[in-house]
Amino acid sequence: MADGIILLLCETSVHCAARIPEARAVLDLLEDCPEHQKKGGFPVVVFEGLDATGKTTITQAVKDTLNAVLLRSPPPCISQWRTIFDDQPTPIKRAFYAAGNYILASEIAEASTRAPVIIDRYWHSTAAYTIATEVNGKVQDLPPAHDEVYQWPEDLLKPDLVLLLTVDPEERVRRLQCRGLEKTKEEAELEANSLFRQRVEESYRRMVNPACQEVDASPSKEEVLKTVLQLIKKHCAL
Ligand SMILES: Nc1ncnc2c1ncn2[C@@H]1O[C@H](COP(=O)(O)OP(=O)(O)OP(=O)(O)O)[C@@H](O)[C@H]1O
Ligand SMILES: Nc1ccn([C@@H]2O[C@H](COP(=O)(O)O)[C@@H](O)[C@H]2O)c(=O)n1
Repeated sequence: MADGIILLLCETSVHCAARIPEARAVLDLLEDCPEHQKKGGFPVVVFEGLDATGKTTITQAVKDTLNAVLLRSPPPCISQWRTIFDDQPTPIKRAFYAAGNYILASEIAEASTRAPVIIDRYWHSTAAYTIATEVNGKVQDLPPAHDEVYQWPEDLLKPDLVLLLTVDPEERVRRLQCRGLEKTKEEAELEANSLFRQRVEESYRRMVNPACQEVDASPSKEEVLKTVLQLIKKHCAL
């Protein structure tokens, strides 16, 4: 998988260097990361879900409760180029996020030697949005469950637990309004296109090895935090 990303970014940097010089910078950072990163002794927990499901709120609260390190994908060292890649053709945009996960893996490897690690989005987001964008139409048109597109890449550091936050569409719209940030093109598409939304969520649900544990994030922040902490205690040695 990493080879494929490096190839795509190499092609990007060779053919489009004049147009996207940042591709070279991303590639340099990726090449600096040792391959096959290993997790430290502390648990690594990922939070996934559509926008405005509460990931930022909950990851911050879990970090504070567990004295954990909070990381996010794409990592800060490349996030300054995010808007540039978001405007590129889809394969280039997705390669940027995929590369970001491999760069993040180095940060996870280091941080998990000294504290629990909480992550706001990782591979499952990249995969779920890629699959849902590549396929048009209904959930039934997605690749079948157990297809290899839902597998975790063999060479990417695996988390111990992945929690998928879900809320019903009406509550998510309310939260988007409360959040008050300007919507990205993709967020506008998610809001307007319920089939796209369903394809993203179903793709998350089909991911395996590790699979996502779904958490109903509709209750209050305090209740969601309680549920999430119970799941972390159950599945991870703290
Ligand atoms: N359990 C909750 N109950 C009510 N409101 C909530 C809850 N969790 C989060 N919110 C509110 O919903 C809005 C979106 O939450 P948040 O930014 O945490 O979502 P997010 O999943 O990180 O979104 P994005 O992916 O777009 O960054 C915020 O205004 C937040 O205060
Ligand atoms: N690992 C990731 C992380 C993000 N994405 C893309 O970014 C969009 C949302 O990011 P937020 O910062 O607003 O949470 C998401 O919709 C994906 O398109 C990704 O692909 N992989």
